[in-house]
Amino acid sequence: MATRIRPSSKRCAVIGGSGFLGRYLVEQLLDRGYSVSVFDIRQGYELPGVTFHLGDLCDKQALLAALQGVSLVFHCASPAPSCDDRALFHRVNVDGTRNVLQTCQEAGVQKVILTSSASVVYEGTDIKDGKEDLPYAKKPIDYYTETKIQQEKLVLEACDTQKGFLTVAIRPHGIFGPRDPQLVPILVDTAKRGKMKFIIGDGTNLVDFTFVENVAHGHILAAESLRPESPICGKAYHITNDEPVRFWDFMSQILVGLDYDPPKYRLPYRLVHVLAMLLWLLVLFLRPVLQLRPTFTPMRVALAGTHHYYSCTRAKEDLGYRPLVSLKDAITRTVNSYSHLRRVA
Ligand SMILES: NC(=O)C1=CN([C@@H]2O[C@H](COP(=O)(O)OP(=O)(O)OC[C@H]3O[C@@H](n4cnc5c(N)ncnc54)[C@H](O)[C@@H]3O)[C@@H](O)[C@H]2O)C=CC1
Ligand SMILES: CC(C)=CCC[C@@H](C)[C@H]1CC[C@H]2C3=C(CC[C@]12C)[C@@]1(C)CCC(=O)C[C@@H]1CC3
Repeated sequence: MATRIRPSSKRCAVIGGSGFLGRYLVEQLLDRGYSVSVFDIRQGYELPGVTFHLGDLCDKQALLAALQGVSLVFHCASPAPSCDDRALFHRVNVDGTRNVLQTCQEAGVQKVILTSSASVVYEGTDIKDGKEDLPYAKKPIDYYTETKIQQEKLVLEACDTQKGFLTVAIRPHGIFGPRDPQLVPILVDTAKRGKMKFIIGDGTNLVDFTFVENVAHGHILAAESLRPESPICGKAYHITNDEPVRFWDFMSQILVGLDYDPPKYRLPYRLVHVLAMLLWLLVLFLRPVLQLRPTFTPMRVALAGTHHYYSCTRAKEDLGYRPLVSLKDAITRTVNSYSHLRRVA
């Protein structure tokens, strides 16, 4: 039998550490003196002081080897929301997370910090200043969210202060920043295809967009506050920029910053939503013969036309959380980092 290395409180692992958020988490952990192992299906970068373990989080043996001597695990791996593969989401986010929890317990890990999502309570209708005690969505907006709900429940239910196995879930919303492979690239691509001309709804709906460094900071505060006697055990925490912004103002600021025209024509929300539903039904009907990926899905229209912003009071009170970077500075830094996507005259 292999000998178990004694866990050290400054040795941690980041599952999904090659990803967008994971890398920021790794960088902040290194700055705070942790030694970091990354477990991921791919190696996204090289960084002095980081050991990479390549493997699938569903593979117990691979994960067990990577968790030797680790006392703290951050789990921020997930298939991308856009992949739309129900079986994959279930395998990784639900079965895989069950494996992560069991393997952590076997390896002697004491703390698990899950990256959940604020969208676990979102059903496509307005949420204003939503608190963590809102019920989970009965009709989640997509397969990704459906499995993020199951994942969060598994992680929070596994918290056992008697056994010294402590868990907490961080629920970020609309993460953005330099190196993000999703939000700005999708937006610029949509603008280049001439599809960013319209504002869905009256343009006043407020949304949280959260700078990635603030999200990473929230995770580390949670890890450092997690002790058997602390009130945070087994709880979920919203981490936002605490500055809800009009969805369409945020999109326009990024677009204008990169020299694209902002959207200016208004379309009624209900009309666009119904059209997106009809288009979606058509896509489903044609799926056996034709694979279409429309820009306007009902889910995207809902995200673009409803309020969805969340209170982070609980994180402020229990974790001492405050955003490190304001929304204004975050947008400037993000725009400056995407100079390669700037419009060419
Ligand atoms: N980006 C956003 O706006 C939000 C993200 N989240 C959550 O934050 C977390 C991180 O998201 P991002 O950094 O944006 O995503 P990302 O796609 O950049 O990073 C995810 C990482 O997980 C890895 N991964 C995927 N399947 C794996 C598997 N089977 N085994 C091991 N590694 C695997 C990927 O290779 C990738 O490096 C995810 O859990 C996501 O659900 C939550 C709310 C908003
Ligand atoms: C706050 C939050 C949950 C953000 C998530 C990020 C993405 C879901 C958005 C990033 C770019 C957005 C976008 C649209 C929908 C939502 C995003 C994909 C549209 C497709 C909405 C309809 C349009 O007019 C075009 C938009 C392009 C950008």
